[in-house]
This record gives sequence, C-alpha cells and structure tokens, in this order.
Amino acid sequence: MSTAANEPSRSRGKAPAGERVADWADGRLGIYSLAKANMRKIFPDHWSFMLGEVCLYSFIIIILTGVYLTLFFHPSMAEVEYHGSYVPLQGQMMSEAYASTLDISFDVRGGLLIRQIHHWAALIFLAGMFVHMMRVFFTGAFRKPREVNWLFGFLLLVLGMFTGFTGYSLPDDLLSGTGIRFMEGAILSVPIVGTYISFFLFGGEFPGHDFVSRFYSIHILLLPGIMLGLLVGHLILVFYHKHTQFAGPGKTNKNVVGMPLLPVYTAKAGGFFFLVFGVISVVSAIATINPIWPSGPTGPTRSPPAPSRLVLGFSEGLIRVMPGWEINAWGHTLVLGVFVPLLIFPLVLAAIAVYPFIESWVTGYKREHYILDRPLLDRPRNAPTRTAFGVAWLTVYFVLLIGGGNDLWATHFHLSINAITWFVRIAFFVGPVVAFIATKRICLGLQRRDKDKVLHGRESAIIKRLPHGEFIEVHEPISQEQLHTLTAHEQYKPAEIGPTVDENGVERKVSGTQKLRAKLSESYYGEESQIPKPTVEEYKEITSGHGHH
Ligand code: HEM
Ligand code: HEM
Repeated sequence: MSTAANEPSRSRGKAPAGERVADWADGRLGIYSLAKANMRKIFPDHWSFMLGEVCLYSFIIIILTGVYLTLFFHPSMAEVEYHGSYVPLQGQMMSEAYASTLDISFDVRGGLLIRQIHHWAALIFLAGMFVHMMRVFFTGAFRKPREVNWLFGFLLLVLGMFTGFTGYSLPDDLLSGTGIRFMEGAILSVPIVGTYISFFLFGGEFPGHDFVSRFYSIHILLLPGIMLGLLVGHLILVFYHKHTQFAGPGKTNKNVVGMPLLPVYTAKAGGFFFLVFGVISVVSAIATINPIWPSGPTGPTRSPPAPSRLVLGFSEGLIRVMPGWEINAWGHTLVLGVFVPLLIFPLVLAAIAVYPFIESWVTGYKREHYILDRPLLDRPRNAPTRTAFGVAWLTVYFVLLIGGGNDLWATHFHLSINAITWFVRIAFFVGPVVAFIATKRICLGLQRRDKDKVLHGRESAIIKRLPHGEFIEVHEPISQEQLHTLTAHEQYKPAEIGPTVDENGVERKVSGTQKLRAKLSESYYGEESQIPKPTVEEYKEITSGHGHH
C-alpha cells in the first residue's frame, strides 16, 4: 500500500546521484544561492590578465612539490659522512641537510625532477609577480578602490622573495653558504643591535648549528602560511571589486564585458593551470637549475652563479658597487659600505609600494563613486608621468641587477670589473633621469600618433601620384571601434592653487604642500604632459571634405 504523498516521487524514480549530492550540500551550505549569484560573474578578457593566474598556478605547483620534498629533506646541520651514489663526494663530511638534498637529487625516485620543478616554479612565481605588478602599475589598475589589493600584492612579492631566499639556503651547499654569509654581513652592519640580531637569528656565533632547522620552519610553514592567507584575501578582493577592463565600445566604468565564470572561464583557467604546470615540468626536465653537487658543501670560496640571484640580486648590486666607506669612532666601526645599501634596499621597494597613494594625492583621483565602480584601464601612453616613473624605477632595478652580477658580466663579456662598477655607480643616478625624460617624450609622441590616426586615418602604404605630379600616401579611415578606443580616455585638469589674494585684497596663505601638489599635478596633467584629444569639431572639419586624403 502506498500513500498519495510518495506516489509522484516513485513514478519519477530516483534523482541522479550528482543532483542528490548537490541537494545534500545545498541543505547544509546553501550552495545554490551562492552559485546563482556568482557562477555567471563576468570576467573580462585580455592576455595580460593571465599574469595573475600564472602567479597563482606556480604557487600551487610550489606547494605540491614542496610537500614532496619535505618527505626526504632532513633540516639538520649535524655532521654526517656521505655514502650516496654521487661518487666525487663519497666519504666527505657534510651537514645532514646537504646530504639529504644530494639523496633527493640522486637516490630518491623522481627527486631531482621535483626539486627542479620546485626551483623553476619559484623563479617563475617571482618573475610572474614582478610582471603582473608591472601590468597593474602601467595600466593604473591600482587606483581607487584597489589600493588595498595593491598592498596585499606587494606584501606577497616581498614575502615571496624571502621565502625564495630561505628556500635556497636550506640545502646548505655552497650557494646557500654564500647567501647566508651575505645576509649575516648585512645584519652585522646595523649599528648597536646588529650583533644581537645576528646572535638571535643564528642561535649564537655564525653559522651555528640551528639555522637550517630555523629557516626550515620559516620556509615551509610561516611564510607560505602568511602568503596563503594574503593570497586568498587578494583573490577575494579581485572578485569583490570585479576586474578592471580596457576601454572599448560598450565598456564603461560601470559594467564588465567578458565571459561568464562558469563554464567559460573555469574551463579556460583549468586548462591554463595544466599548461603552466606542463611548461614548468618540461623546462625542469631539460634545464638544470641549482646543481648543488659540483661545488660541494658550504665553504669560504666564491659562490657559484645561480639564476636565483635574479630575485634579490639587486640588493647585492647595491652592496657590490657601494664604495667601502667606514667610520671608526669610540672603538666602534660603522660600515657604511654595507649599511647604506641596507637602507636603500627597502627604499627602492617602498618607492613602488607607496606610489598609488602618492598618485592619488597628487592627481586628486578619488572618484566619489560607488565602491564597485572601476576605472577603465589606462593605456600606458595616456599616463606619461606614471609610465615614465615606472620605467625609471625599472631602470634602477635592472642597473642594480647588473651590479649584482658584475662578476658574470666581466667574465662572460671580457670586461673590466672596475669599469662595470663605475658604470653602475653612474647609471644608478643618471639612468632613471634619462629613462624618465625619454619615456615621457615617447608617450607624448604616441599620443600625437593616436590623434593623427583619429583625424587622418591609418597610413595604408599605398602611394598615389596626383595629376599634377605630387606623390601622396593614401590614408584609410579607421573603424568606429578604433575611433572609440583611441578617444575613450579621460583627460584631467591639473589641480590649481587658485588666486592667492581674495576680492578684498586679503592674502591667502598657501602651504608648501599645496604648492608642491599643484606643481606635481601640473607635471601629470599640464600642457606638457598630455596632447589634447581631438574634438568632435576638429574631426568633423577634417572628415567632411578638404584636408582628408
Ligand atoms: C601570489 C602572488 C599573486 C597572485 C596569485 C595574484 C593573483 C591575481 C589574479 C588572479 C588577479 C586577477 C587577474 C589579473 O589581473 O591578472 C589579480 C589582480 C590584481 N593583482 Fe594580483 N596576484 C599576486 C601578486 C600581486 C602583486 C605583487 C601585486 C602588486 C604589487 C598585485 C596587485 C593586483 C591588483 C591591484 C589586481 C587587480 C587588478 C585589476 O582589477 O585590474 N598582485 N591578482
Ligand atoms: C612561495 C613559496 C616558496 C618558494 C618561493 C620556495 C622556494 C624554494 C627554493 C628556491 C628552494 C631551493 C631548491 C633547491 O634545492 O634548488 C626551496 C627548497 C625547499 N622548499 Fe621551498 N619554496 C616555497 C614554498 C615551499 C613550501 C610550501 C614547502 C613545503 C611544504 C617547501 C619545501 C621546501 C623544501 C623541503 C626545500 C629543501 C629541499 C631542496 O632544497 O630541494 N617550499 N624552496
């Protein structure tokens, strides 16, 4: 006998397993409404938006491979005699950390590949963050309300650098030893507290017996843990603010034009993850990175060249080119040759970190809009001062990187190391200024070209001879879409101080900061810094007949 209530469900049969699982989860987690609100979320398309994804995927790969390495790595500095398969080091005394890394490389199945993937992924992760940061910087994607996310990202970059540093210190090979020695030297140069910090960090006299195990917990737990938290926060903010987009027809700062998260974006992102993993694996399978065996365990000789230097290499450049100045007073030595670079190092990083706040102060860009409005992304040429600053910063960075690898430049290109040092010393000051001026001029040139394109069309490379003998190049009109894109950017007016005397002749006090702001604002939006966009009248006059060829 059956009741009327369960009749229909019988006749329909059981729901498919997937639906039942989904129902079960919805009853407990409310996934239906969550999915309904977010599955159709639109994500705009541009190749440069993949850079953030590269960071994300390489981070996941680092964690996966890192966990595998922890299974075989012994974070201990206890002395052991080596008896593994690498013959040249047989019978040598070395730390357990170094011996276990040799074992990972020669005796653990797949160990070398995983080690290499971990190292290559770390480099790609850091390089990816750097380039992603540049994408955000040069397009102005850090503007309100995204300043906080910029800071989250910046912290990820700095922590990533230190995680990489602690990572390559772990195997306790020659490279590790040199890196750690370098760090100890820098810490010791700090007046008064330097020695205490060094003793605290190394658990006594350098190098002591503790640093590998201490760096180990910092490397696998503390820093990646903080990074994971920041990363989740970073992505939640990207999701919450919605992604920015470049100008184009139908795109405003109140909408997003693109593909829905599900199914299109999820499928793309999943595929892209495997692409990144695949490329890193292929590179790791064929290109050796950080071979720790040829130079042996830590020793007082020179360090082997290693690509990891790219990451913190600019800090080493600072130290290598700084004159070895010292001040000796009251029985103490202040090593300026190391201490000054140690102070400049965070300043170089901070310059880019605080830039969004300075720009918003100078330009007054604080749209009093709804928080989820997004500024349309700038084409770098339309923000010449910002672009010039970014290129100047990059110039400092790369000049110092040359300084950090001065030995490699000298040996590879048969140059004098002193000449390189002097080049870096001069270029550190002159390079950014030249880069700033040149970039600004190039941007203005490109703006003029855009204006020309709008008014006169695209050069078609077709040369025509007119009846009276003159040769002209035919210009083709550009599409409506291009016209829109080339003229969509906003052009702001510089913030002015205004009259300093009111109508009654009373003088108004203008503070120094107001004057500075007006000056800087002029350098952003003054006549020297932006080519006025073509007006509708200009366009009509030219396209309506005469002058258009
Ligand atoms: C672990 C490292 C990082 C990961 C996994 C990551 C991931 C992402 C992803 C997936 C996006 C959206 C797609 C895109 O625009 O590329 C994004 C956007 C963003 N990222 Fe990162 N990022 C990282 C580091 C950084 C750094 C170093 C900065 C800057 C200092 C930064 C600042 C931003 C900003 C401001 C946005 C919003 C951009 C917009 O809406 O146009 N991120 N990030
Ligand atoms: C952003 C995060 C990370 C970066 C940038 C990073 C980077 C590195 C680097 C460059 C090395 C030296 C590799 C070599 O021997 O050539 C290393 C070693 C190591 N890493 Fe990481 N790592 C990260 C996160 C992790 C995590 C989350 C774990 C574990 C769960 C881990 C476990 C290890 C271990 C055990 C070693 C020593 C073994 C070895 O040197 O091969 N790492 N790491």
